[in-house]
Amino acid sequence: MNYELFDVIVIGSGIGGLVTATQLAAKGAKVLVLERYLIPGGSAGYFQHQGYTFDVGASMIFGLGNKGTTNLLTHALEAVNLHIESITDPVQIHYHLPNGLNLKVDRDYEKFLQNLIAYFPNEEKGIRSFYDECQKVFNSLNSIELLSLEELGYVLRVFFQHPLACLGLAKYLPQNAGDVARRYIKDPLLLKFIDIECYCWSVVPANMTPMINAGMVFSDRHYGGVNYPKGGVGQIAQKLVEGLEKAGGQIQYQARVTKILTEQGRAIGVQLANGKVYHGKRIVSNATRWDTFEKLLPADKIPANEKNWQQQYKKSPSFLSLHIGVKAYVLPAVTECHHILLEDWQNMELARGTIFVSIPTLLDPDLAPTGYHIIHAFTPDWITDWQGLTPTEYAEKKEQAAGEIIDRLEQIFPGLDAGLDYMEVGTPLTHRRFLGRVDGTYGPIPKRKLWGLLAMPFNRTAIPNLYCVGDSTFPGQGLNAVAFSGFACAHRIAVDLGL
Ligand SMILES: NC(=O)c1ccc[n+]([C@@H]2O[C@H](COP(=O)([O-])OP(=O)(O)OC[C@H]3O[C@@H](n4cnc5c(N)ncnc54)[C@H](O)[C@@H]3O)[C@@H](O)[C@H]2O)c1
Ligand SMILES: CC(C)=CCC/C(C)=C/C=C/C(C)=C/C=C/C(C)=C/C=C/C=C(C)/C=C/C=C(C)/C=C/C=C(\C)CCC=C(C)C
Repeated sequence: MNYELFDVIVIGSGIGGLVTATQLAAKGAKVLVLERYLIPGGSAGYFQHQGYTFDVGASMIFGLGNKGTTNLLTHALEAVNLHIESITDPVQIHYHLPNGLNLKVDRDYEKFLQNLIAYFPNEEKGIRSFYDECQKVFNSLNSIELLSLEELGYVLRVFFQHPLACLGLAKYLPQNAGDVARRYIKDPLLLKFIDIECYCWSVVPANMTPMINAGMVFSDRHYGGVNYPKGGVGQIAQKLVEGLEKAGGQIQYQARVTKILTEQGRAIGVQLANGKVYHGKRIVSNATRWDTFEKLLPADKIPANEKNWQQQYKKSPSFLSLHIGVKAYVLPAVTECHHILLEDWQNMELARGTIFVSIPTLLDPDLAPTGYHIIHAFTPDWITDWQGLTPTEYAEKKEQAAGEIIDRLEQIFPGLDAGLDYMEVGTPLTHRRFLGRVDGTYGPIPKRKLWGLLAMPFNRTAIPNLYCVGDSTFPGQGLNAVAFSGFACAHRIAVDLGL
C-alpha cells in the first residue's frame, strides 16, 4: 500500500462527529475529520458580525452538568482532558401560550411543579405522576455507563451491574411520552401543554415523542440543568477540536466529501470535491442519512434497511432564524434566557407557528457590545416555501417574514422594532447551504406514530465498515443526544478495530 491509511475517517465535525473522533483518538486510533465549512460545530457552530457572537442553532444546552452519567458533553471534553466554563440557567423556558398560560420552567423541580399546578389544581396528582415517571427513566439512564447498545459485551455488563435500570429502560424504549401522559392526565389544555413541552425540542407532539427522550429532557433540566458555555455554543466544538489535535487526531476544513468509496461492497475511503482521496479502515458519516445514502453513495443502490427507515421517518422542517442585536433597554427588567411564543394551539405544528427565542447575552454579556443584547428568534419553516424565487423576491420574502416575527415578539418585548441594532435572517436555504443538511432539515421525525425509539437505527449500517453518527441515529436530535450517538459509535468502532 503506498497511501496513508487512517484507522477512522469522520465526515463532518458536528458534535456527533467530534465526540466519535475525540473518543477514538483518545484510545490511540489514527483519526482524520473532514469538514466542508471553515469552522467546526455544524448546527452548534457560531458566526461573528459587528461585535456580536451568534450561535447558529439552539442556545439551550443540556449535557454540560457536573454529575451523573448523562452529562455527556462534560464527559466528552474530560476524555481529552478539557473543561468548559459554563453558566447555569435558573429557568429552562418561559412559555407564553394561548389561554393565558404564562409559565416558567424553573430549574428547581418542585417550583416548576407548583407553577404548573397553580394553573391546573385539579390535575395535581396527574402532573406529579407524569413528571415523576419521566424521572424514573432518567434515573435509570443516569445510573449506567452509556455506550453502544450494538455491543453485546457492554449490554451484558450493564445488565448484570444494573438489572433493574436496564429492565426499566427496556420497558420505556417502545413508549411515547403522550401515551404515558394520558394515563394520568385528562384535562385537554394540560395535554396541549405536554404537547408543546415535547414539540419545542422534538418538533412533534407528545404522542410521537419517545418516552426515553422526554425522560431525559424533563428531568435533566432539574438535575444537571441547562448550562450555557462561556464564550458561546461554538466553544464546545472548538474545545473538542483542541482535544482531538492534542490526542494526535487531525481535522481539515473546506474539505467537502463528495463520495464514500467502496470496494466489494465495503467502505474503504472518501473522495473530496477537489478530487483528493483518503483511505480509512472505518468511515463514519456525520451527514444526515439522506445525504449519506443518496448523495455520498449512489442513490440507486440504497440499502433495503435504509429504504425501510425512510418509510418510517421523514425530514423535519428547517428553521427561519432571526439573529438580532438590540439595545439593552428593550428587555424588561426580569427576562429569562429562553422563551416559547404561541398564540393559537391550532398553529403549534404549522410553519412559523411556534416561535423559539434565546437571549444568550443574559448569561454571557461578552457575546454582544456593551449596552446591547442578542435575541435569536427562530421558528420551524419548510424549504419548499423558499425555492423558485428570484433574488429580489427572496430578499423581499425574508424581510416580510422577519417583520412578522418581530411584530409578534413585540408582545413579549415591547419596543423591539425600535431598539434593533443589527439583524441577519437565515432561511431553510441558509441552513442547507451552511450546514450541508438536505432541505436544511433539523433532523428525522416519525412519519406516523412509531414504537418509541425502537425504529431509530444505531451506528452500524448495511455497508460494512461504514457507520453513521449524529441526529439521524439513535436517540435523535439534541447536542446531548448526538453526543450519546458519538460515544456509542466510537465504542462500537473501538471494539471492531480491537483497540
Ligand atoms: N452557519 C454559519 O456559520 C453562518 C455564517 C454566516 C451567516 N450565517 C447565516 O446566514 C445568513 C445569511 O447568509 P447569506 O445571506 O449568505 O445566505 P442567504 O440566507 O441569503 O442565502 C442562502 C442560500 O440561498 C440561496 N439563494 C439566494 N437567493 C435565492 C433565490 N432567489 N432562490 C433560491 N435560492 C436562493 C443562496 O444561493 C444560498 O445558497 C445569516 O442570517 C446567518 O443566519 C450562518
Ligand atoms: C439488557 C436489557 C434488557 C436492556 C437494555 C436496555 C438499555 C440499556 C437501554 C439503554 C438506552 C439508552 C442508553 C438510551 C439513551 C438515551 C439518551 C442518551 C437520550 C438522550 C436524549 C436527549 C435529548 C432528546 C435532548 C434533546 C434536546 C434538544 C433537542 C434540545 C433542543 C433545543 C431547542 C431546539 C431549543 C429550544 C429553544 C427554546 C425553547 C428557545
